Amino acid sequence: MTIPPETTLHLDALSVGYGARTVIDSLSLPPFRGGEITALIGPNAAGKTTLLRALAGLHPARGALRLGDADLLRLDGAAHAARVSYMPQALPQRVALTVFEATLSALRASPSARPDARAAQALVGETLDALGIGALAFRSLDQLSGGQRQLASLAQSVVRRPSVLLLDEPTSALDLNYQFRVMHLVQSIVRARGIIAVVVLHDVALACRWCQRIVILSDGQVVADGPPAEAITPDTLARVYSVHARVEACSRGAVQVMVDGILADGPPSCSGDVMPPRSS
Ligand SMILES: Nc1ncnc2c1ncn2[C@@H]1O[C@H](COP(=O)(O)OP(=O)(O)OP(=O)(O)O)[C@@H](O)[C@H]1O
Repeated sequence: MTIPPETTLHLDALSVGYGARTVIDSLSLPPFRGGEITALIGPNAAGKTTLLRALAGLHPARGALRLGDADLLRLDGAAHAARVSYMPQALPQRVALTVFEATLSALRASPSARPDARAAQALVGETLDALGIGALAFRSLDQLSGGQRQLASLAQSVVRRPSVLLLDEPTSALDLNYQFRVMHLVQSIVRARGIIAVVVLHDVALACRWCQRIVILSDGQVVADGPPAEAITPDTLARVYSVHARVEACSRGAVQVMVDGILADGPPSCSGDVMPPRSS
């Protein structure tokens, strides 16, 4: 079964929760579009992972979720997974599989991509090389560092050639070089294949550098949604993170954020007192 990339992911009045507790309450957003990377940012416990897992079909949701003509909330798990790939925040288990074997089995598990054995092996090799981890191909997952396992996990997500790539903090364990490699690879895939990417990030600078759209979630609600220069403002950062921050353009025009202090007492407000950073 080959599924062509769909160009829009629609989310309308989507609600997600745990038991009686609603975390995402009737969330509607303009569609996510193919060829675009959207950063999903916001404070801890805002509901980012909960939303991503619902988009991935891993957590029940109410409302409407459509990928092109497909009603994702009605698809079975295999049909959903054929279209949408999710890289979890948690690192892969320390199992005794090599990086190559783990990536190959992720590819084989995908109902949408069933190349023959030779093509599958070539695809896995290309994916590992693109991520700069070709040299780790025959190392066992249980012998890798945290950052190396994060890259192996990303390889398992992208090798499946989904229409929608959902990445939960894909750079959290990576050094500056690999952060760049990962975001550059995601950008290349998104542009070349016209797929949709939604990436949870805590690093606002990384989000501004690589993402065309930033959605800020706080307490399950959308606080801002737009291009970096519109979504990231001192006022929004104060409201969402309770920080006093400057937002400036770098010499190349990219949005830069500098946090100068935290707002002393809540509720967060940009007009509140500023607590300067402690000098050490
Ligand atoms: N399995 C669970 N059962 C019950 N409540 C949960 C569960 N997982 C998450 N929650 C709650 O849902 C809310 C949102 O959590 P979620 O993990 O989606 O936040 P997040 O924005 O991804 O946070 P972080 O940035 O810290 O990873 C939190 O209040 C959390 O305690």
